[in-house]
Amino acid sequence: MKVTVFRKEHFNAAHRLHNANWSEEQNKAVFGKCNNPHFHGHNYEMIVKLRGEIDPQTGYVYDMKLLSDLIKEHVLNRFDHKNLNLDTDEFKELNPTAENIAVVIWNILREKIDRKFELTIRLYETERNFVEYDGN
Ligand SMILES: Nc1nc2c(c(=O)[nH]1)N=C([C@H](O)[C@H](O)COP(=O)(O)OP(=O)(O)OP(=O)(O)O)CN2
Ligand SMILES: [Zn+2]
Repeated sequence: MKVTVFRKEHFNAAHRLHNANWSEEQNKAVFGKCNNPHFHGHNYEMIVKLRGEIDPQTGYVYDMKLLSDLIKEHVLNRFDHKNLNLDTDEFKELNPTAENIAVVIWNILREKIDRKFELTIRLYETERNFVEYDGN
């Protein structure tokens, strides 16, 4: 019997959507206001979803405190209150779209969480725009 647990976290970050291989005109045409050279910010909401068996000893699928600590140490400390383009190694070359941020976060957490748990990251960039990545 598998049960899914969710941990919701948030971080604030600035970014600029830009493709260095394109002209300024093409960047403006594709990314519009998100290509603002002076960057802009989002209050990202992130839901980390883990699916697995309930441990009969603890009654937990996964200790939420442990999950929260992992997210804080490896994701929030890295991205919260950062300019994703300028302050992080992950997005120096990679466009910090919601899709790419979700994949980066999934890869970071996948290394820290036992493979017996299925991992999904849902990332809200705005209240209305959100993406999900489960490694497939
Ligand atoms: N597929 C994607 N499309 C867009 C992304 C993205 O990451 N993936 N990102 C953006 C921009 O970052 C932009 O800042 C999003 O903001 P905005 O368009 O203002 O979003 P809202 O939900 O607030 O917009 P409303 O239309 O006013 O609801 C753009 N596209
Ligand atoms: Zn944006």
